[in-house]
Amino acid sequence: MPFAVLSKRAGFLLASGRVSRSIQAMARRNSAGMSDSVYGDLLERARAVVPRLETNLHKGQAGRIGIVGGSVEYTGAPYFAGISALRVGADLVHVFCCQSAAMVIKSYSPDLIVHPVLDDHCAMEKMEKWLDRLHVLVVGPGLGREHAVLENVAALLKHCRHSGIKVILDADALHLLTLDFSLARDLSGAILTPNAVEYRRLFGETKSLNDLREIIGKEVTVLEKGLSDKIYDVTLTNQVYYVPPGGSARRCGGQGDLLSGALATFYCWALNCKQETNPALVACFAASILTKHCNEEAFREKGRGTLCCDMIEQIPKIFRKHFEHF
Ligand SMILES: NC(=O)C1=CN([C@@H]2O[C@H](COP(=O)(O)OP(=O)(O)OC[C@H]3O[C@@H](n4cnc5c(N)ncnc54)[C@H](O)[C@@H]3O)[C@@H](O)[C@H]2O)[C@@H](O)CC1
Ligand SMILES: Nc1ncnc2c1ncn2[C@@H]1O[C@H](COP(=O)(O)OP(=O)(O)OP(=O)(O)O)[C@@H](O)[C@H]1O
Repeated sequence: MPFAVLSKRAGFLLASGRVSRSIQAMARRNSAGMSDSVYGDLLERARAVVPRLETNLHKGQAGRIGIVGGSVEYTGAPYFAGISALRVGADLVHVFCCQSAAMVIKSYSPDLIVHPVLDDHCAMEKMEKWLDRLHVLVVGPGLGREHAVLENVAALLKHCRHSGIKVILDADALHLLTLDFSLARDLSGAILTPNAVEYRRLFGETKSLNDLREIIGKEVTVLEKGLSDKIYDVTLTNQVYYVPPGGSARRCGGQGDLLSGALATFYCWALNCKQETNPALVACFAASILTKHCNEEAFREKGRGTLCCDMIEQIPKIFRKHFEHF
């Protein structure tokens, strides 16, 4: 069955509430998609990058993540991303946000370290001393589109290009890229996580890897979110990976933030795992299936009333079931 037809049928099943088993069975038959053996291989590699919980580990060794986002309108998005990174297993999360968002985000969770710097005219100066300690940055959740903030983020991305800090670009950071894609082109190890609309704004109807590579260069991975998440890997394998559809038809806000936070932790681990040759691919796959499983599980309990917080609550259980070492 061609992928477009599969998606349409799967979409119908989701909309009609007959959720995931039949869709996953169809995905296994989908010749354009990911075979069971590729799925199994990626799952095994995802499990292999998860660090063992040893008593001699120091705080921070299992991941120090930065979330760059949070504005007067959007305080939930950086919280969702940050807390998801922690719930997957990162040790420390720093949120770099606008002054107006800082107290609000702190009040959601004492587990997040919050820096009110993003709209400061010395933002880079204030962030710089933290950046080198971080393994991965998620840039964009709840960032907003204020000119001064976007200018600071552009400076941050230039800094990351020089210092080699790995970045995940999501939400409003993708809007920034529509204004100036050179900020991300060939940015080594960067991962872009556009939803359907963001993908169209960035790349139009471009779906072929060769055409995409013309735009992004050879060092950037794209995870296009949708019913079936697509991982465009131009860095090593030169393939598109279709993650099997899953989850429910409930599309509450914040699921992309959960995904980007989870992705940051998996990416940090995969980068740190000497055996893993394609950290971005493995991390994208892991974050994608985790998010879809969390959605499915939360939907089972909360149905139409499912919120992003309900999905985040499911992370430990889903992680233990699919990724934990025993
Ligand atoms: N609680 C919060 O603070 C949240 C804040 N958010 C933030 O809100 C800001 C704006 O994000 P938006 O996503 O609204 O971006 P945009 O303002 O660019 O709007 C994109 C539009 O596309 C629509 N869309 C999304 N997926 C689609 C699909 N598959 N097909 C058709 N239409 C689709 C959305 O409904 C939205 O109207 C970002 O900073 C984001 O991080 C979101 O993450 C949601 C939660
Ligand atoms: N039609 C769909 N059916 C099932 N799952 C979907 C569908 N669209 C997106 N998803 C899943 O939801 C997750 C987030 O994607 P989504 O498109 O909602 O991101 P987003 O718009 O960036 O989210 P946010 O609300 O955080 O900004 C992804 O894991 C994706 O697989």
